[in-house]
Amino acid sequence: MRLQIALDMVSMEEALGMAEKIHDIIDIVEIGTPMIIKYGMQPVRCMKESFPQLTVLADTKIADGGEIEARYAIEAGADIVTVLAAAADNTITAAKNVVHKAGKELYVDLLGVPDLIQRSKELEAMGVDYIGVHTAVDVQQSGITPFNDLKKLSETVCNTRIAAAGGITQDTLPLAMFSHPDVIIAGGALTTAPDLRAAVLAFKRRIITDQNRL
Ligand SMILES: O=C(CO)[C@H](O)[C@H](O)COP(=O)(O)O
Repeated sequence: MRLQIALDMVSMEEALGMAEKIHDIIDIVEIGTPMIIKYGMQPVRCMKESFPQLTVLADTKIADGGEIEARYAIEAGADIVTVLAAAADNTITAAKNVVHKAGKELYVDLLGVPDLIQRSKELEAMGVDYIGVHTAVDVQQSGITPFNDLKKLSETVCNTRIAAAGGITQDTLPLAMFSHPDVIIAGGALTTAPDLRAAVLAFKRRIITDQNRL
């Protein structure tokens, strides 16, 4: 299982400073949607140039214009590009074609999709690389978590890597482990920690402990 850190509410300088502290212990660094809205593709470009060995995910959450928007992210150096599952099949396929042509990967975010099971089957048939469940930040405040959706997703797809995001902390992590996700995404739980490196190491230790227990 890989750990992805989501850098959402930070400046470009803070993002690079954070990566400097943890680039050797993190699997994937996500340039979050708020950063992309604020700075465009510049943080993706800077992150990849500064840490070429790091897998950089551009959380573009593409909803339309799959070909052009995925191309912008790929040209900036993204290794993984995200598209919304709620987008049209044409959009997802167009993004997938651009990303795969460059030898990179497409992540589809199930955010807001009512029939997760049906849509996941369709996405798997489309040949995307990752499907992720996601409890939106604005919904997390109501106490909702992504773990039930993750269980459903794990029971639905067989040949596509699965991921979970949305307020995951070191304490709630065991609830995800039963579903054996390929990627766990954590944002605020890590980026607001007083000691980022210690928090990432503790998170990783927790993953290993829980994996060994299962
Ligand atoms: O994509 C996102 C918001 O749309 C976040 O990056 C994702 O939810 C992870 O952050 P957090 O752990 O703080 O919820």
